[in-house]
Amino acid sequence: MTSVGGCLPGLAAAPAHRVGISPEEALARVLGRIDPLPGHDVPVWSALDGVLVETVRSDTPLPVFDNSAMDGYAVRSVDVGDGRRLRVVGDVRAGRPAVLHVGPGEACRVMTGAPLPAGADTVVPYELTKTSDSAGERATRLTELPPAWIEVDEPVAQGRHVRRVGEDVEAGQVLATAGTVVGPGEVALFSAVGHASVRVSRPPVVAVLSTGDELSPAGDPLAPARVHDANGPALCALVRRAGGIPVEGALVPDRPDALLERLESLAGSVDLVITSGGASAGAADFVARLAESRHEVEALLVAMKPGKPLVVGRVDAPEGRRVPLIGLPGNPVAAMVAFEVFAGPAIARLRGLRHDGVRVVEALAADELRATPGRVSFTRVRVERDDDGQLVAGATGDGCGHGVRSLIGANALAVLPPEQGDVLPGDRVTVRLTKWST
Ligand SMILES: Nc1nc2c(c(=O)[nH]1)N[C@H]1C(S)=C(S)[C@@H](COP(=O)(O)OP(=O)(O)OC[C@H]3O[C@@H](n4cnc5c(N)ncnc54)[C@H](O)[C@@H]3O)O[C@H]1N2
Ligand code: MOO
Repeated sequence: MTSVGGCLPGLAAAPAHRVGISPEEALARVLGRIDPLPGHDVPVWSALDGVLVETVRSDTPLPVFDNSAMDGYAVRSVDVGDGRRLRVVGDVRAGRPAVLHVGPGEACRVMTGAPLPAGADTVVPYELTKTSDSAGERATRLTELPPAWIEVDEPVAQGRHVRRVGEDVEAGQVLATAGTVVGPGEVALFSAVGHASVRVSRPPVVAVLSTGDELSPAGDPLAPARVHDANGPALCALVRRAGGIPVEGALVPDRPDALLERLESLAGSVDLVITSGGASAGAADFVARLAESRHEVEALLVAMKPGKPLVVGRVDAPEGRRVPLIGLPGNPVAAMVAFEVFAGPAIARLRGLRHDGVRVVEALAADELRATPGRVSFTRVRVERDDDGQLVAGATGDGCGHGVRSLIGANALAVLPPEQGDVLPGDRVTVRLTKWST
């Protein structure tokens, strides 16, 4: 910590925190300052993991035309089943128009995906046929040229193995609504109906700033009383997991002018600024003191553990933009938990996601989990299925409140409400799944 003799204009000497805010209320204050980003058109497969900003419809039916689902013969179903000999009038391959007509007592060889010839209503797979080329036995393969005739001695239901126009997708049908994340399935569907591009929100660019005089970049030798910056890299990783593009800012010293200068210059080029450290009431906690600056910022003490101090607001960029700011606490575990509860949903909102992505399940506690009266406790756990298929949540690390080792293997947070006592092994517990560990 650097001792500061006085504050620059616009930064008061002591932060005024709003106390006793519930996590839900704090989240509402975060989200209330965030607007979804506009969309842009991108080639369909490049839209992977993007979020649709508008409803996608199909202009065409799927299939586009009646076609065969099998390699075989297009027939009139009334003509098959009794072994009657049918004259093969032609051969239609996928990609070729069917110019032929199938009349009574006739068949037309068709390949999978070929248009169904007029007159036919059913396709008989070649495996069910005896042909002029199969020496009285059922055919085991297709010959290069179609046979002169076929016989089918078992009935085939009318319409069998015909893919009807529009049976998959109707023209005008909604394929996906705004807020949907584009996955490989959507890429396949949109491409099948002929969309070359879709409109998705651009991924949010998120600046990550670590504040504190005690910080040195990992890799640098540590001077006395210094620690390596864990939050910068960790928060960048979380931003990426949340679908944002992280921009790792330089370490910011505990000096209000340095913090303001850094924030204001970043605000012109990013969609969200996330800081860590300096969020509580220490003498050098200048992120919290932004509440007294010209920027619209408030410092909160949230009733949760870890993750009590939180700074929420917007920074005015010189050219008139206002960029949301989320100031997370400095303790690495607190920063990660607060990211999960506040910054992850904020990024989801910037992306225009329909859901905030929060997934909650019930599990059996494998270990004792300590509650904190009056605060929501978020405890790192690993959730796995036991041999009986039951979800079980075990504490990670040694249970030490701020130990970063507890992050290894943690794939969820046990959520203990403020009024709840300690959880004992075998108790049911609500867990919120994270993407921290696989
Ligand atoms: N008197 C009180 N002191 C503290 C309170 C309180 O209510 N009353 N709250 C505690 C809680 S809870 C937390 S969490 C911390 C958070 O405070 P800050 O957000 O101001 O964080 P700092 O003081 O800057 O740092 C706290 C701790 O974390 C280390 N740190 C910070 N940044 C990083 C980083 N990028 N990488 C690794 N480690 C980091 C820092 O060195 C400190 O040890 O305040 C408590 N105090
Ligand atoms: O609540 Mo602090 O945020 O304990 O780590």
